[in-house]
Amino acid sequence: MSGKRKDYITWDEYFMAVARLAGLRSKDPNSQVGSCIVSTDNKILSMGYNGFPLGCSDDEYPWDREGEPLDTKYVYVTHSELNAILNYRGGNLEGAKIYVSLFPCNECAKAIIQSGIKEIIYGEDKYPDTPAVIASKRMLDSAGVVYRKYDSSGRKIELEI
Ligand SMILES: O=c1ccn([C@H]2C[C@H](O)[C@@H](COP(=O)(O)O)O2)c(=O)[nH]1
Ligand SMILES: [Zn+2]
Repeated sequence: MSGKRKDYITWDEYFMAVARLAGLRSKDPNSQVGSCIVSTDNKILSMGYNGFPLGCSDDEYPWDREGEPLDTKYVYVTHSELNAILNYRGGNLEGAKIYVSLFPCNECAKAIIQSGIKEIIYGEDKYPDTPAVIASKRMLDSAGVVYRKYDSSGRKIELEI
């Protein structure tokens, strides 16, 4: 009798892959960020990626990183984590986890804390020395939201779509 498959992906691999897949929808030319919110019993509750708000055209608003603030993406883009929280239609995120490909900024940390999410599993910590990330960690620590770096297995997942 044949046994079960042995090389199935772990929960962490599954949810981080889903977060990164969501990030592939982002039109940001520099950082494509994806999020996946998961319940305590490992059900996917919501997903999101960084992009402009509804009605704000990807072709009209700027994707620049530098220049006058109003000519950069920063003042317009909705972050992946906030989109995932706002996309959730079920009510309460108390106790949930969020998988996100980039360490959350201070604004996302506020939304994560206030939504009741209790754990963050992040991919990259690309901007650790910025005020946004330092403030984020300070608030998360104060609020008791735990965060850990995703421990990559290095496994490659290839999909033909
Ligand atoms: O918590 C975060 C922080 C940033 N983002 C988004 C916002 C931007 O679209 C990019 C960052 O662009 P850089 O060119 O790397 O500065 O990431 C997010 O979704 N969540
Ligand atoms: Zn953010």
